[in-house]
Amino acid sequence: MAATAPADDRPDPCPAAAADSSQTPPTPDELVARAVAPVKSAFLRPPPVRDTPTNEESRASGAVPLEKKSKRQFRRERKQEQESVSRLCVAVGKTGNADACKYGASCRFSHDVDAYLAQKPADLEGTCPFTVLEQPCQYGLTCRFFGTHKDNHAPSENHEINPLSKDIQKLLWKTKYKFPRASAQIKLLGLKEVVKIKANAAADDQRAEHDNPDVSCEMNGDDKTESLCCPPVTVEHDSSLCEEMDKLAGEPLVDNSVPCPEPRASKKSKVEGDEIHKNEADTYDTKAYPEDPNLVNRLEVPSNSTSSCRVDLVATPHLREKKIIDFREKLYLAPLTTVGNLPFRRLCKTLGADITCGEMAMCTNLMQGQASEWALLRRHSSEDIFGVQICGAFPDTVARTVELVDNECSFDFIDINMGCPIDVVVNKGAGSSLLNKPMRIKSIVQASSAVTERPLTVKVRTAFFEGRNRADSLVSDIYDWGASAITIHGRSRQQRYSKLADWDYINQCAQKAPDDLHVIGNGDIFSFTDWNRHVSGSSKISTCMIARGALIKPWIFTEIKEEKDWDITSGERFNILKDYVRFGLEHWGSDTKGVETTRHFLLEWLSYMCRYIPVGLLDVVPQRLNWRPPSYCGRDDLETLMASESAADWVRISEMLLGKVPEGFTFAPKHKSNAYDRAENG
Ligand SMILES: Cc1cc2nc3c(=O)[nH]c(=O)nc-3n(C[C@H](O)[C@H](O)[C@H](O)COP(=O)(O)O)c2cc1C
Repeated sequence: MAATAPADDRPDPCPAAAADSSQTPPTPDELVARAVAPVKSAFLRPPPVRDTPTNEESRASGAVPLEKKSKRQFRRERKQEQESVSRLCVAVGKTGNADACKYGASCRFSHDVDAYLAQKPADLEGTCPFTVLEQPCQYGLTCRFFGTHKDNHAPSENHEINPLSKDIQKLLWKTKYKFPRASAQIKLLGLKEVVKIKANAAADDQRAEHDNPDVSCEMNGDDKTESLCCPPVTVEHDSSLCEEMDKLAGEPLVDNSVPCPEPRASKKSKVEGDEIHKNEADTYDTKAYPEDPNLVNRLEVPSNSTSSCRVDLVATPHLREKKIIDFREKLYLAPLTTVGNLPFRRLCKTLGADITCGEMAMCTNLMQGQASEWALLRRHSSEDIFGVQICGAFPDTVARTVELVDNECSFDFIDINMGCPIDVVVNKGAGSSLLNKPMRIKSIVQASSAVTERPLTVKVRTAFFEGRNRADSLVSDIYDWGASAITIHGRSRQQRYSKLADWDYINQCAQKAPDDLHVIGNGDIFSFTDWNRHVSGSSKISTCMIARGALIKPWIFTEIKEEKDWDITSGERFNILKDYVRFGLEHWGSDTKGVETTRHFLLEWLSYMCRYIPVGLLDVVPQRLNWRPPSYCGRDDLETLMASESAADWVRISEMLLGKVPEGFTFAPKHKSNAYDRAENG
């Protein structure tokens, strides 16, 4: 229930608000009925008049993206940048010693320390994030806080796990990584491994073309375009492939009529997901593959390895004893492409999130050893219940990816994204397009859940098409297929974010779910009141996942835990930004490149954060996600600045935290976060 906010006795900081007193202003309830945020009249102001800026001006303010560059242009610029004295060799930068680089004269980067220092911009305000941690800074001379470095630090402890080792990457590049568990499982389920591993990615595209659902896909900006453009792979074309897929289309692939003889432990069991597994040392020989299928990709599997699950295949995957995660009433930060990066998740952990999940990673890109995709699997040590999210179209691809990630990564559960609406994913037969293929979902879940002992979860939307809900038909079976939990985002793919999430339908689905399946509701949670209504109000919903609510106000986790609408001050919000920046510099680096990467992701996030309307400014609390804000000012200049929807103002905030932007800087947010009823990614 929306409550009326306490009266505010502050003086009117926005005299312009009183300008038009001839008309009776709408009441707060009328505004709410029109989905307009009921901001107290004292804080209203006329919309800012913005002249259309010239290209030159808007670029300077960072508001307009540059034209798209060609690949050649990119390559040329990259080469020029590498040759520039500003790109000091990492080894030289770290030590300050021009002879420290083992590549000597053949190194592509500059070794000229004096020239580098002569052009290096002044240090940024503040202390090096590594010095704060009393650790040596690996960026050495190139750190933008170099003046605050101290000698004699203890060797640094890396709090980030799940790196992609060079050796595993090489195995993947050479398509020599073996997948005994996935292959055996696919066979056991009567599915054909229609492609050789080598041809996997390309074949996926081919198969997708073949059985692509008949959908009209409106193109929108998405993140995956780049990462889905795979580097060239050797394709062994299998002419039987298309025929095969034709035969499979629409047919039940597996007979799953065998009843479950040995149910998994009840979801009432205790949580068991919060142990962080250290990444094992990579000692293996790529030439010799031992007979034991568990040892095929390395010579030794350390005793503490999480990948010790043996190839003991069973006809029904749920016979395998899975580890259990008790999702009940845990605050779950949703997977969020781009913005749900490791520093953001770390921040949410400090503010009360219990469960975190990595950004969606595409199976084919992981299988090809793409470093940028593997970066999405990184985990911080504070993420004590952590999931990785993958997305793929076919049982063999997904099962192999699960085996790969299970062998190489530390995580507590693995989530398969079957709700992603973006065209480039849907066109490949993955994401929400799977909602049109329940039999494919069945074989993906059966094959994948059987290759890992860790819980497998699935994230879906209500349906692909508006009005043709599908999720309810999945919940009754998906547990038997091997999933431990299902997250239901209460919207269809077609609908994107245009209406409120359908919680009645989510509840109907939850009613149909077997007792042991965790049902996680998702959509529009933006306050502790929303949370209580959906989680505490239903015994069948284990928990809710929070996405945009966390982006707009990451302190939502604190609010839920403390059951309050926090009237957070602009200073407190600024401190949260400072924490994010510190985590960002630790993650992306404190040299110029790291600073600018941190700025970029900060700006992406600020494009969401500006949608927060302070509690003390509202006539009715709590704020709802679908409310459009009128033009208003805050209680101080910083609060006003933080409410701005202008990219130039976000850039200004970034400059307060990370110094001046470089010359020629531009920024345009990837996600259209301020389009309240339009599609957003994910
Ligand atoms: C910027 C953005 C990125 C997203 N990225 C993902 C993603 O990588 N994987 C995923 O399953 N969902 C993704 N989603 C969808 C959210 O996880 C969530 O299902 C959706 O936003 C509905 O929840 P909400 O109403 O709380 O925002 C994304 C959403 C947004 C806004």
